[in-house]
Amino acid sequence: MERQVLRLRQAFRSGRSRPLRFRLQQLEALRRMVQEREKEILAAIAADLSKSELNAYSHEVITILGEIDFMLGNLPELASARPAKKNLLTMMDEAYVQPEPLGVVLIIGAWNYPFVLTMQPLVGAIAAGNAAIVKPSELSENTAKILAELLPQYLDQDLYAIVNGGIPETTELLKQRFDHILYTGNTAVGKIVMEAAAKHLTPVTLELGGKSPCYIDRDCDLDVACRRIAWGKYMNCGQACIAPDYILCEASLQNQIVQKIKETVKDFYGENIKASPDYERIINLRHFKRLQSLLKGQKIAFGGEMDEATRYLAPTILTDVDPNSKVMQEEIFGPILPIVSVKNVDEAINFINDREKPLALYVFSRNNKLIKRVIDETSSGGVTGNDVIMHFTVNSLPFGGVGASGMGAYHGKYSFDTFSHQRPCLLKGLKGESVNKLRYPPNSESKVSWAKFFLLKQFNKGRLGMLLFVCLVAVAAVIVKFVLERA
Ligand SMILES: NC(=O)C1=CN([C@@H]2O[C@H](COP(=O)(O)OP(=O)(O)OC[C@H]3O[C@@H](n4cnc5c(N)ncnc54)[C@H](O)[C@@H]3O)[C@@H](O)[C@H]2O)C=CC1
Ligand SMILES: CCCCCCCCCC(=O)O
Repeated sequence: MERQVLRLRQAFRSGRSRPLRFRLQQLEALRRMVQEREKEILAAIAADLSKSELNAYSHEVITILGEIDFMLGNLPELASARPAKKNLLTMMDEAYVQPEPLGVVLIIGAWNYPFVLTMQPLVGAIAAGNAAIVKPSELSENTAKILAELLPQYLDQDLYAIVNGGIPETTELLKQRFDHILYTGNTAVGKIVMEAAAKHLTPVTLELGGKSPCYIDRDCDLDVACRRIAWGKYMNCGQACIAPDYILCEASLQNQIVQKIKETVKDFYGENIKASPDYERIINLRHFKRLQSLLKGQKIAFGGEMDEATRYLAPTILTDVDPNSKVMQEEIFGPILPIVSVKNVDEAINFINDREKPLALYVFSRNNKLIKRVIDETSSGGVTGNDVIMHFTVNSLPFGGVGASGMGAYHGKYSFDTFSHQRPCLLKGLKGESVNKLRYPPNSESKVSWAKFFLLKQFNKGRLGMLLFVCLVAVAAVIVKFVLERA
């Protein structure tokens, strides 16, 4: 491991990854990899998540192609120096912010969107000029394997590497020194990653999870709301970090919601959900059993059927759920949708604020003021009003958590910034020592007062009088010059 990181560091130190042309060429190579090897990539994702290749394409491949296109189109602007505003003491100098690569970065991905969660950060790391090690999840082993096989065929092998393995390999990897770590996964491991990073003072971006609430207002289009919620909740069998975790609504809406989601599920997956190519399976037996245990003692209003052999768990809705029950204590990460009743929006806001800050928050209402109020009075990684998941797809929006749902953000420009240092540069001229004397010792009342004038734009009465006098002399000089020229 140590040797591998050293190899990447040496390649980074050579400066090869920095030129814009090189970064663009590597991003183009990555795009070629996705296009030329699409079949193999789709087959791997499909095998890992019991997913149709069509869904693997629209959930994962499109996202990556879109991200690469964004970077190719915007990188010259993102990577260029931005002039900075100057103060009176530096008026004659050059001040700018130059984004620079951080060095060797580590990207640790989760299994639930194994291609997106590794490749999207990699696009940002390459764009920002870094070397990168990608550690895919061992649970999505087919995607991990295909990435290890394909990436070296398309990208510079000394700058970008895939390391595969489980906890022992990741633990070993985390002992190495990196210049940034972007980790996606659960909160408990997020703490392990942050602790390991602290030993080297390595900054981290933590893309974690949590329980993302979905408030349904009485004044809303329930048909649209239920269709969109069913899509976001049952997509990937509920195994999405930003899936709506539970519904908050007035008790009187519960039965209608159950009925409408039930109808939608039939429209989406047909009478025999098990046979639908659009309905996935739970990743492994451990997660299947965990989800099974969340159903104990609950009122199942819809679904609940399961088959351990194929890890099938039907789209499920629980009603009259006690907020203290187990299903409301941990992130569900499966196709189980609890409904918790609240009296009104005030109670919903309090409910949300009494818990950890979620990764996503969803509000359905015809009343935009109510949606804005919920946004103003709560906190979450991101928000979508009148839909779910979709803020993830807008790459001009930063994607990330807050509080227990994570720190830092990526996607589009935000990925570039995450993997860059914004370096302030000031290039001073060699003249102007008479003004510079103000900051050289020995200090004096008069120097402080001049410093206040230059830096805080504060001037005392005496100085104001003097300034006026100087201005008058300048005006008089211009007039005299004008008169003399005409004479
Ligand atoms: N914020 C976001 O963008 C996303 C967050 N997530 C969150 O991730 C969670 C699901 O993923 P997980 O089951 O955690 O995925 P996982 O089991 O694939 O673990 C994530 C990564 O951490 C590594 N890892 C696991 N245990 C480790 C240990 N003890 N030490 C060092 N590394 C270790 C794994 O090898 C893997 O690469 C959910 O909470 C979900 O909400 C998932 C996807 C996106
Ligand atoms: C329209 C397709 C949207 C795809 C969403 C992919 C979400 C990946 C991250 C996650 O929630 O775990």
